[in-house]
Amino acid sequence: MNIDVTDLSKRFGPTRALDGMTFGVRPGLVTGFVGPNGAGKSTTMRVILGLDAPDAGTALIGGRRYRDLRRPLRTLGSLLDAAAFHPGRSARNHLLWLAHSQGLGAARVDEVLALTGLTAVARKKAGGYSLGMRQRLGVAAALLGDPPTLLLDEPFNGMDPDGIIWMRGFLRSLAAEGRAVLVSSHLMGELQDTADHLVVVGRGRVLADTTMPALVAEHSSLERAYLSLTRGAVEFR
Ligand SMILES: Nc1ncnc2c1ncn2[C@@H]1O[C@H](COP(=O)(O)OP(=O)(O)OP(=O)(O)O)[C@@H](O)[C@H]1O
Repeated sequence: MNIDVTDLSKRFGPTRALDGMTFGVRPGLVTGFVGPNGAGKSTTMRVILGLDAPDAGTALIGGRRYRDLRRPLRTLGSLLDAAAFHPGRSARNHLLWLAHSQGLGAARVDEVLALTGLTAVARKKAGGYSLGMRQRLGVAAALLGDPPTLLLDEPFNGMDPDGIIWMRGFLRSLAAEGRAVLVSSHLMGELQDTADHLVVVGRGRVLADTTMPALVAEHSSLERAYLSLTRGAVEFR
């Protein structure tokens, strides 16, 4: 299932957060969504999820707005904030609560715990989890409904090198199953060996929409590609 973002604009008072943002996310690929702080990545993801209303433009999942999806959590899984759980609750109880709200049973909870490597710590309070474990829990929650599309905001944040390697392989396996996976990051290197496609953004618009091999062929390194594309789009806000 595709995600299609077309000509999105969004202002917050004097700040133009999105300025004609347009790109697509295709099944079977990991699409990296990269740009400096304040480029509009989170706002775009919030608009896709119907959490922010755009001033203009559309964000469609399989041709429908999020709010018009019949089974939203089984269509688009998302991780926006790795701390979005009650710290006193265990990971398993947090997921059970989410699963019940979607008409899913405990078996699916145990499946996603195993998929994200959390089985051994599933009954511990999530408030004591490291940031890397919280990211895994967020991914587990996104996968509960076995959705064909996934949207993950900064899933590498706070992960140690082992965690980053695990996350890279995991994202690739999700795309290999035919899912459309959109992953944001402000570090191009995190997406190395992970993203097939890259959408580089700055100041609310797309600066490059290309394949990873094409980008690497054009610039001598990923970091150089990022710096050259985002030059002038970095600002302090
Ligand atoms: N609710 C809001 N109210 C006011 N301004 C906002 C709000 N949400 C986002 N912005 C502004 O919109 C711009 C885009 O922010 P956004 O969070 O989408 O960028 P980002 O690319 O996700 O950045 P980061 O990598 O720092 O998370 C920024 O200037 C931000 O300050």
